[in-house]
Amino acid sequence: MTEIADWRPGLRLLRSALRDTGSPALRLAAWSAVEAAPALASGWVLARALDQGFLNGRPAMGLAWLALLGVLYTVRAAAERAAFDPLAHIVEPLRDELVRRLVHGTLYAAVHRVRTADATDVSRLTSQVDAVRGIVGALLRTARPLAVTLIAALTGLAVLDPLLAVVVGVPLAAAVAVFLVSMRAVTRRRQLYLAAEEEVAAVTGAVLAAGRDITALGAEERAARDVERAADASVTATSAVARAGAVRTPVILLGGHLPVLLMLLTGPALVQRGGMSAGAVVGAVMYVTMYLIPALELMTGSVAGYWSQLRVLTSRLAAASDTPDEPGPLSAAEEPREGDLEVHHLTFAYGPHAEPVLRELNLTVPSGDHLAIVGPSGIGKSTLAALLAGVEAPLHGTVTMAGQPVKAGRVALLPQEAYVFPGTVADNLRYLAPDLGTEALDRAVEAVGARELITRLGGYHAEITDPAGTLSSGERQLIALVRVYASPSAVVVLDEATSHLDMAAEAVAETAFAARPGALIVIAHRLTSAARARRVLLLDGEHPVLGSHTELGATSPAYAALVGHWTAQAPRPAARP
Ligand SMILES: Nc1ncnc2c1ncn2[C@@H]1O[C@H](COP(=O)(O)OP(=O)(O)OP(=O)(O)O)[C@@H](O)[C@H]1O
Repeated sequence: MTEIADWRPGLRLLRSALRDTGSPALRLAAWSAVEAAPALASGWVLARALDQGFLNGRPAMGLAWLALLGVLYTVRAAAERAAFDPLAHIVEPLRDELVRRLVHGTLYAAVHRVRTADATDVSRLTSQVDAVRGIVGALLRTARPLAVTLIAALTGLAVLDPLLAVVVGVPLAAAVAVFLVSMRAVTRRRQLYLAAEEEVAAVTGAVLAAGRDITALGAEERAARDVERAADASVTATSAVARAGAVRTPVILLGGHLPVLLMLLTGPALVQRGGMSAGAVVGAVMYVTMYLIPALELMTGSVAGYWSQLRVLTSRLAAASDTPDEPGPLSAAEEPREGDLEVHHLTFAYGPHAEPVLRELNLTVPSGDHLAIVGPSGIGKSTLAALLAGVEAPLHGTVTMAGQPVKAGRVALLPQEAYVFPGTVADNLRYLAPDLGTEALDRAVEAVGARELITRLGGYHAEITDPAGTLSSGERQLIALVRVYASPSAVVVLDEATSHLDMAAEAVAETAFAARPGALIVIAHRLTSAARARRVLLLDGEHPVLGSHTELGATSPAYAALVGHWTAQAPRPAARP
């Protein structure tokens, strides 16, 4: 089951995404103060209406006071309407900012760690951003008036009669304290509940997807048990949330109804002794019943719900928009560090009991090298690429550069699926080198052979609004190639990153990378890619072989077979009619 998320990164994300909303926040605060007018004055006005008007034989005076109350409610309605504008100016930019950070985080992960930018992940996260926007909006619409109402009603009560303010204030403070303490448990249980719900969905989804295999293996009972276990856990978590929520009733009784009872019990005696007017007692009861009890109900009900949902959602978004502090998009000012990429006794398996994909591999890729890695499908080429880039960690052995374990950023890994995000062409190209000048960018574009594409897109400042819809896979690859070419990474690993380019375009790009300072490693899927490289590493079973294309062609039957396979697959010239 999912661990309880730490709320602090989520809070930090929210706070920094709301950083530039100072001016609408001030306007919202001002309208809130106006909205609070009836909550501040109503009990006091009602007391005047009774004491000076209705109980004093002057109903006209009483009605005049009540008319004032009517005016205050009208003012509140106008203020509530006016508050929508600053509220929108807080909530809408929040959405944009969160989406921006999310895309940044996802792109970072895609470029540096090959946590593939799965479209469903992105759309799930985007809908979570929408949910956060909705919840922040709802909180600003409910929790904000709630807070001002509480303050205004207590202030009004204190002005009306300080003694009554104490009679109301003490149980109210105790109730709020009990509620805040219980909130922790409620939020925790809500998180467990959400995790349990997700577990049910995951287990059920997996069982349904594997229906045929489960039947074939006769594992129906076990699958049913798994689903049942997840469902039981979800039922337990749901009851726990319900039990934790039960604290709501005693909180409202303590903070709202007990003060009314106390006032009704002590009020008549106080009035008789002349210490307090009847109007003041009725006014105080009005403050409590019209404002404080509804505020408590709101606080313990929907506001608490919004709050815990916000905590859960923002901690997830914080994790997805995370970009590590340390390599960051490398600055163009940093020179590529010269140095050999060294692989010593590298062994790697996907899981503790899995058969190793790579075993005891040794390899040195000197700066300036151009190495092609070839081998049959599934032999471990992509796995080795990920290990060389520091995206996967060795099970045994080391991958080092200049004596240090490799880390993402120093070695750039470009996978087959190129990620282009909505934004300008320049944003996309400069992603790994934000400070890169236009001339250097021009050189990268020319070298990789992307000039025609950039011109067709409308230049560096052109917006790409729908990358998946408007760019072909090959065009996305070209953009990603320029991005990595322009980066300061000392070693570039192209893992089928030119697979959607035609042979001529692939040759231009690979030649450019080979001439770029540093080393180039290409996972080759065509004969031409291997033939261009200075050296070829053939992964084939237990014994990888290293040599030039010509050497391997002459000495390795496995390589000769692979070359034969590639040649058979290569496009033939069209037959003459
Ligand atoms: N994430 C993973 N979890 C478990 N096994 C994996 C994972 N990724 C790859 N493998 C397995 O590791 C082996 C090597 O895979 P890898 O993708 O590195 O091969 P490859 O040579 O790049 O193949 P191809 O040429 O088809 O892309 C394969 O048997 C593959 O099924």
